[in-house]
Amino acid sequence: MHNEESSTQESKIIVALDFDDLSKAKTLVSKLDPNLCKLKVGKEMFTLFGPDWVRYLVEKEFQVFLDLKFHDIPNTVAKACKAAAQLGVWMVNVHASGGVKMMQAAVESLNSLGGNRPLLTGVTILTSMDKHQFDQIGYQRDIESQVSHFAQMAESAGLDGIVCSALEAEMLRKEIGKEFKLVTPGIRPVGSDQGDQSRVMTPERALNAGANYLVIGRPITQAEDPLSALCEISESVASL
Ligand SMILES: O=c1ccn([C@@H]2O[C@H](COP(=O)(O)O)[C@@H](O)[C@H]2O)c(=O)[nH]1
Repeated sequence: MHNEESSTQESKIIVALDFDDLSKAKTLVSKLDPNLCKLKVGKEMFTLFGPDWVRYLVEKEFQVFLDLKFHDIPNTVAKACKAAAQLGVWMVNVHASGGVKMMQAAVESLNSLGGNRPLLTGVTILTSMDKHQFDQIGYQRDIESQVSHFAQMAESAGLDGIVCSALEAEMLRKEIGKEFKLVTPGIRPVGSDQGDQSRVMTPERALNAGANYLVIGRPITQAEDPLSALCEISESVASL
């Protein structure tokens, strides 16, 4: 079980709930404690089960990252962020490639809600992308420089942080404000299957590199005993 120290600190682990079966997701959630982890709802579960699923998790007092990665014209993204905030979520996100004007519109719509608004993060380069896939898009920079550029755009637009690979965390920590959050998917404990992720790091190394939050899905949700898998990771990073 998790020790007392890890349960009194803010949890840095965000469990990605990517399920197509609501009862399986509920069974897992029933074993979890909001002090042990935060939860992420992404495109699959939101499309299948909608805002009611998000409200269910919020009512159970979990901090929920609604990972819908909005990317549209500024007015549409601003309104989508506001709608997400009204669900009571802890974090929402947009694609940084939507541009500064789009990100500023999202910040303004959340600020208009007053104090208790969700954090807003910008997705940089997806952690599933390797150099080959990245080069196909046609950006002029290399991956690290492009992530750094998106981070600067997001910071100047007033976002609270970005979603990036932990491989970029050390570089970013030298370039951006201390309070700027680095949310890192592509986390793989030693020995776990990489799946479709390319830019991966272990939980311990990611936090040491400067990540604030670790997004972890399949290494926990597909484990034989998801709670044990989560507790093991949680204990391994408790002192970091
Ligand atoms: O760059 C990104 C942005 C978001 N994700 C999301 O995080 C989880 C990762 O799940 P794993 O099972 O641990 O691979 C998933 O929900 C993605 O949609 C990401 O992986 N990379």
